[in-house]
Amino acid sequence: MDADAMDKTLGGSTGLTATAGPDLSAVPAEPGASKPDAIVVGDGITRRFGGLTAVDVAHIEIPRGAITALIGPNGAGKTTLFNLLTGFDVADAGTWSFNGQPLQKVAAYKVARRGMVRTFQLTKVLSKLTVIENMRLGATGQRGERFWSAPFRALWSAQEDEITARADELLARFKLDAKREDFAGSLSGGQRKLLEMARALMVDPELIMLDEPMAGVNPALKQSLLGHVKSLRDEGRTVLFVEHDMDMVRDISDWVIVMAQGSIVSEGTPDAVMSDPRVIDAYLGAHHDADLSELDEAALEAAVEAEIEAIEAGEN
Ligand SMILES: Nc1ncnc2c1ncn2[C@@H]1O[C@H](COP(=O)(O)OP(=O)(O)OP(=O)(O)O)[C@@H](O)[C@H]1O
Repeated sequence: MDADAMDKTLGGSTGLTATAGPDLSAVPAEPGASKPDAIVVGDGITRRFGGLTAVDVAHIEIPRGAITALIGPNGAGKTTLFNLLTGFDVADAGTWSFNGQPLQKVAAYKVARRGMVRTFQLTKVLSKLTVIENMRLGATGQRGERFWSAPFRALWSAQEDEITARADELLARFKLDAKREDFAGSLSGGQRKLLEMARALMVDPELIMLDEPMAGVNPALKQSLLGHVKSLRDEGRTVLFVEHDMDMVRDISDWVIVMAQGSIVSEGTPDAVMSDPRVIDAYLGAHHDADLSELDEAALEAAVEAEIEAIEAGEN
């Protein structure tokens, strides 16, 4: 491993500068819109499973230093796109870059070392490790669970003090220090989400991709979790998150990208996107059960009424 890679793996400085997020007001609210300073740029990304095209994204740009939400009904292809971009799945076609460097066919742990990391929900195996062990595992740059227990472990012993120090620093920041020796499986829903985030930060990523950060979180803890997500952006990181909780999307996103049936159907600021009829159509078309309370109510009511009328007309 070269010095730069090791530095990244151990959470060395990425030269991040504190920011309150970029000005995206001049970016047109249209699918695939170009951004003034995109950290990720992708073209023609497709992934098929048998006869199903799960992802078919013509063009995507993720703005640097912003919090971008990736939303869409169940089965829209959000998780698959996350997996493709981070090297956990292989695309059938397409190119994409991170900081101008091509990333297709790059292994997940190398993607993580370059500064792009995704969070994972706790698996059964990870639940049986303690909180601090989970954190140390994060330092391997997402090589996978087996890496840590394999003979490779010896290679890491020299770095362990440094890794542990960083882990403890992050546990204190996320108020998980009292849980250090507890099994991860014993944590509450909100604490698990904090651990997922803290673990991803072990490699000091420039771009952190959060997989449903609000899922299973007690409403009382949501504000605190939102604060933590904002703090990632405010210290200069780029955040991309998949989420069904529309309150969270509206509260913290600088930009929203909407997927339906594998493609991007809308983009814009939270207000622009949530009143876009294409977004409402996408959700209703899929009979989505997520919280739609923040979508434009008048447009939603009109669409629901039209659906009811159509059903009644069919029945009569
Ligand atoms: N490994 C797989 N094998 C076959 N089909 C898959 C596989 N992974 C995903 N799919 C299909 O691809 C489509 C997109 O799934 P994906 O999980 O990416 O959607 P999503 O937008 O993340 O949905 P959700 O919000 O429900 O998590 C779905 O139809 C899903 O059933």
